[in-house]
Amino acid sequence: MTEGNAENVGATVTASNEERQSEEKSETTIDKDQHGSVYWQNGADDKLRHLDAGQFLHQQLSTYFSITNSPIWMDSSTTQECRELEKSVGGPEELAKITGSRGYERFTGPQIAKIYQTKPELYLNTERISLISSFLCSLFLGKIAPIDVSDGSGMNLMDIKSKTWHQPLLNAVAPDLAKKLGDTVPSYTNLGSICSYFIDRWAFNSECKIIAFTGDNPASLIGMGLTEGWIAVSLGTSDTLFLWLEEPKVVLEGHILCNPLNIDSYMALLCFKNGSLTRERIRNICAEGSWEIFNQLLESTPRGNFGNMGLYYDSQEIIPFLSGDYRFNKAGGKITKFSSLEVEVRALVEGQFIAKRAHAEDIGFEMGKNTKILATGGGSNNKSILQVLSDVFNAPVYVQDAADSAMLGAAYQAKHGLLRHSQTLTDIRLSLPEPKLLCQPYKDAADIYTPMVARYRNIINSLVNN
Ligand SMILES: Nc1ncnc2c1ncn2[C@@H]1O[C@H](COP(=O)(O)OP(=O)(O)O)[C@@H](O)[C@H]1O
Ligand SMILES: O=C(CO)[C@@H](O)[C@H](O)COP(=O)(O)O
Repeated sequence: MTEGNAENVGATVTASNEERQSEEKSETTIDKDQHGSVYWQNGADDKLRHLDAGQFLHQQLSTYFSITNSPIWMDSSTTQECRELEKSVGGPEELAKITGSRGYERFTGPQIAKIYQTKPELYLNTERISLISSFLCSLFLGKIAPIDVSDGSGMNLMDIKSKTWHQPLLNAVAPDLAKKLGDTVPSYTNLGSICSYFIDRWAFNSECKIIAFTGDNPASLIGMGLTEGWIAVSLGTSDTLFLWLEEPKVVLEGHILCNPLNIDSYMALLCFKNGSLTRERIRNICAEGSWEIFNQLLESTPRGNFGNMGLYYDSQEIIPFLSGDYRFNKAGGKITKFSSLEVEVRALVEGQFIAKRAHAEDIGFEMGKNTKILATGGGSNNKSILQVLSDVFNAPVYVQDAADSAMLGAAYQAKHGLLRHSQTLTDIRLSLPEPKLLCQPYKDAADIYTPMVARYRNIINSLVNN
């Protein structure tokens, strides 16, 4: 992966060595980062069907790809392709109506358009295009696997209502794209048996079925078992917010994805690129690289941070489209440095959660007295950070025993895909303990943070417009 400029790619072959997997004796599925794409060379499907169990997978795979550096979700180099895609259907709102999102740089459609425009010969030498999830699925299946509708709705190419590719959008991106993408499937589809490579080389049970693989956020939705009133906040490399939706909405900031569990339902997703890595940067600068010291600093400052506010974007942020660090004092003046490390740490954490609340409200999420937050991801191990989340949203924060909800969701989806004709997901999830209440908002939280959310909106408006 290259950081520092806007282009982010990952080597395709190494990706196959680092997957997280939820494997049971009789069914397997995996969740992976969304939006990244993998380009299979002409003839790759046939080669996949004849994997040699006597050789390492990565050695055999090294010649299967037309493009060796796959674009990943952190890429933000396709602004021009996004605008062109929006224009092709009549504007951003139209694109959002069809696909659930206006044009987003990391989404796969604009990424494919860029590849076609900059490397047409490589595109033409591509037999099929997979998402990272369906790429990994293909390895286990021993042939190129279909894209599931939930991960497929993160591409700016699929009609989220019909769950099929939108031909005018495909035409706007590149020729012959429908053939290269293949048909989509519901996310819980049982795709058949595991291929002989894994049986012969790794002693997988030959009865093991492969359930369609999906993205990490749809998998998290499953793992968290969200119901009405709950909002999920995942504090991973990216920070994401998501909730179950019965009906699709049209949102210009954020995404509506197809639901991985119910083909007629949807999920709303907001993704903030600068999550844990930005928290790590400020921890390293202010707290000697220690979360313990970071938490002491955070807890030694009052809610509202004496009126100071900070916004920190190490990489080009998705919402809002900004980069760099911004610090503001009580009077609203832009400053270059805060007076203490404590203030810096609180400005970072408050700023991150104020942004989440503002943008969640923008997509229509209404905070009420029954709102509950379920936190997950690596950052949810930190109670001091979760207390700020609770205060900013003025809602209780719960956690699950297993903080890695995406992996848990993949495991439940595997079982659901196999048993869904005889058992409901609720039956399947019965063994999962109830989420635990970890933080309650302080009484003054709403009075402090509601005005700060309004202030955040003003700051963002002025930064974006300038
Ligand atoms: N105690 C902690 N406090 C704050 N952040 C933490 C803590 N433990 C882990 N993290 C963060 O969690 C991140 C990894 O989260 P994870 O959900 O595994 O990431 P990914 O989204 O890549 O799957 C790390 O970048 C790390 O900074
Ligand atoms: O782009 C998005 C969602 O739209 C990201 O959430 C990626 O799906 C990967 O996130 P991490 O798991 O690395 O945080």
